[in-house]
Amino acid sequence: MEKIAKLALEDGTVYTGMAFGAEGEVDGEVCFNTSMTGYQEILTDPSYRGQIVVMTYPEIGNYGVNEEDFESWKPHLAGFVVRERSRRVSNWRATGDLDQFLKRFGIVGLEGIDTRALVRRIRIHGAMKGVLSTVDLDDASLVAKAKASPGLVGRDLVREVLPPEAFEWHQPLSHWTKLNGQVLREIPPDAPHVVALDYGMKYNIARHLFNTGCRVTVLPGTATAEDVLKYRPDGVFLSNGPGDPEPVRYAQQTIAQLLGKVPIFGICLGHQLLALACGAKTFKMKFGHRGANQPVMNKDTGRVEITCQNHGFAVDPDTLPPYFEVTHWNLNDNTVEGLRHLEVPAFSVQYHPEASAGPHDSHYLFERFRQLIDEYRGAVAKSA
Ligand SMILES: NC(=O)CC[C@H](N)C(=O)O
Repeated sequence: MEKIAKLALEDGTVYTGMAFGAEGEVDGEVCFNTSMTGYQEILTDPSYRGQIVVMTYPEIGNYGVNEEDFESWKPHLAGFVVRERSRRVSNWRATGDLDQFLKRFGIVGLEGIDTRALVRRIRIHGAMKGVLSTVDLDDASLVAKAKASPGLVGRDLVREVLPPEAFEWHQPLSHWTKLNGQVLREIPPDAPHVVALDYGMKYNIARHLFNTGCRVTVLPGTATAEDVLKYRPDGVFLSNGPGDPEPVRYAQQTIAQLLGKVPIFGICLGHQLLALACGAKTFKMKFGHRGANQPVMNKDTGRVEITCQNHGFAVDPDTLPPYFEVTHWNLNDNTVEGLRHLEVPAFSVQYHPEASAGPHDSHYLFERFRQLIDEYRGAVAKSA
């Protein structure tokens, strides 16, 4: 027998559907993702910590799940909502289905609601707090809990997804990712060394960094500038991560102290933290960008990149210090998508060049980071 589950929003709306995955009750910010595929990568992206994710594509799960498509060691989101989950899985890579996957990791799922109506509500009224439950089915009680839930703003969720300690990264990109026919070279011991500050990093970012031919050491995002510099890095990478970037002050302080000492590249939360470290401000967007089809204008080339995104905060361009250039703009809403520091080697993007899942238009950014590292190494060697 199907079991009932309900999603209540803080504005009093309640959606009733069928439960799948784990049983229980969770609260979170309700947001939507427009990707047609890539649900396993979305489920395991640590940036979704504290969020209940609604998929706009109506059928989810038809190619199952596998042991390769994880973007971290487990799902971090609060809950998962779909119009219809596929009962039948058809893919030779599949090792299980969505229902088993959510049960295995204790994630509550809801299906069979009008996801179009829900997404329209979020688009009109903005992101809202919600409660998803299979145990309490009383509408008034659920709405009260949604209203009382903490939401995302002002909370440091990075601390909840940090790796426990430093480690070296040795995994190349999967053979499924064809990078202009490039194959991974052996990494020589004197290859440049990248320290990746992990605020909830997606695995495919680390794989891309490794594929630029660099040695990669991952440090928890709480590391100080002193901790980072002990590794004698040739480049520092700032990862994606969950929640509001503003309260993640320790990271901003570390970044401020590293600027000018070593080339820096940031993605998503890393991009926001770089801007905050330089005195700019971030703001909460009405409903954010989540999906694999966001058009971004690259100002340097005049070309449009179709990008993978997942963020609900953005950098306010009016607060940027004059030594920042906006290199990329979002063509849907003119929000900032990329920054370049004009005085020290540092740049960042709000979107996800590692894709996973999504288009590969922006892979070049990893090679650009490698170039910056090589230039800086050359410059340092000359001046020594
Ligand atoms: N993917 C990310 O790094 C997201 C950054 C931040 N948590 C936001 O929602 O804007």
